[in-house]
Amino acid sequence: MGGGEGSKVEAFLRWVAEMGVSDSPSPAGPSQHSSDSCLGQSLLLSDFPDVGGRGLAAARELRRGERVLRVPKEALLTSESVLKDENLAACVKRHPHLSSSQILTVCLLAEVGKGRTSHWYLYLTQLPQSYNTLANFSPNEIKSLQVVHFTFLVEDAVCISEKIVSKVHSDWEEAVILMQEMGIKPQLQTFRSWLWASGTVSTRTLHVPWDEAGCLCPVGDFFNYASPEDELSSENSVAESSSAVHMYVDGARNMEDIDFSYHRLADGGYEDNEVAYCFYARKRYEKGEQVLLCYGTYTNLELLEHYGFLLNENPNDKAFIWLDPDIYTSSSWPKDLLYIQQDGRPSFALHSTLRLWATPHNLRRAVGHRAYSGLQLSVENEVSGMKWLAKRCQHMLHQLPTTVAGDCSIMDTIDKMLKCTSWEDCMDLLSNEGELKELLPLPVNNPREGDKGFQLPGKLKRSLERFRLAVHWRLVYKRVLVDCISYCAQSVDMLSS
Ligand SMILES: C[S@@+](CC[C@H](N)C(=O)[O-])C[C@H]1O[C@@H](n2cnc3c(N)ncnc32)[C@H](O)[C@@H]1O
Repeated sequence: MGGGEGSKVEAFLRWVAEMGVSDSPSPAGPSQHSSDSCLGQSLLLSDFPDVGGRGLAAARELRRGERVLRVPKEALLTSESVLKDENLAACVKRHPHLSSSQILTVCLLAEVGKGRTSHWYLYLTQLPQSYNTLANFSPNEIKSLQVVHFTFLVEDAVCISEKIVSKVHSDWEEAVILMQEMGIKPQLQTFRSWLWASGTVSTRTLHVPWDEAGCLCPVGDFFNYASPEDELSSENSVAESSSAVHMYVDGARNMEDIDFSYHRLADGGYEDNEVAYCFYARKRYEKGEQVLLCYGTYTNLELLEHYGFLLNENPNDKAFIWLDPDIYTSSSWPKDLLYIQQDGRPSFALHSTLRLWATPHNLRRAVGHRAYSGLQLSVENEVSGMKWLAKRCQHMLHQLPTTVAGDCSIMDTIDKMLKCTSWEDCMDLLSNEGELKELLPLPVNNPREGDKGFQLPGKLKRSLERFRLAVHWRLVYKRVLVDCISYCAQSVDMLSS
């Protein structure tokens, strides 16, 4: 962090401390605090290059369920707080068709437009300059997800991403008139500004009970993400996702509450009696360890959509494959439950569907109750379902334009390019990667070395980061199919022995 950045962070932490934001474990909170920072008693701002970058570390050993941060309502940036300005509120009232997220996005841009006079100026200086959510992906970056048209009934990654890009554009078009009426500066009314502001709302909002769009929570939005513990996520839970972070805590806290709330994935939420957003340690943390927050249950594609990152090991990931129409119709399971889990095993519903599909039509009704209960119907039936599944995964892997090894090599090249110290080195690396060479937005003229040495042009760097995410996503997808083939082969071996 440069000197300027460092002093901005310090000014921000002083400002939030003045507003009563506190990481004090005791309810007395701010009174025990130095006025220089709201952190230091439970948490410290830190850098975690492999898990989210800037984040919060435990300042001491933290017990599971302990309160680690309290952010008073006054510090939250919400539509309600911005629209205390009656003129702005009157403008918004004239546009009742806009969604709460569109309104919060407009409110954020209105605050940015106020510059230093905004109540949240110091908070706004802490926000990232750009995001890697799917809405920011170019057509070529989307194409690199590769998984396309695998089913007529469940949408594929490329199609979902294209819809997200077109939705963010139409959201902006719908909100432009409101921004003009509110007198928001012209440069903040552009699609580019909208992408930034809606990215901020998507990646940083926390759930509040009075507004579906959620709130922007200074310091609380420094927590990086951990998926719910394995034992908390059932293999077939129908995950609800939203752009706001899901958390389920309300009411008073005491030691008896702690285990109960833990089992509800509770690590933070708005508390009426505290008039504040409160955060709790979801497990025991060693001093220095990163304190993580569970934003909700998301597949990797959903994490990319809402937060612009994905996990190598995501217990909630789902790989959808192309299923023949007669497979879909052989059971009444909803289509979105027919997937392969991240460990390579078919989901409960897919397994049950394959058992029914491998049963002759005239016998399906008789065995339906057993299949729907997850029971094996016969050895032959099981073997034919597993053989079909392995063959389909194999077929899908062959259809995809690159292999697991090829994707690993592209990710490696991108990592090296991001660290290049000269343009020539960068071009050398690129010469071996056909796909990247073809799809990257390369500058027309060779970039020159600046005062601080060679730096990749910003546009190219951001595009490389998004390509890396796309390649990583498809790599994880392929690994799931590979694991599924092994799982099927092992099952067939066991059944046949
Ligand atoms: C609420 S912010 C967390 C703080 C953020 N790192 C910062 O510097 O402000 C959420 C963003 O952090 C990053 N992030 C959070 N958890 C992550 C994780 N487990 N792995 C990678 N990136 C993560 C993503 O960019 C995400 O959009």
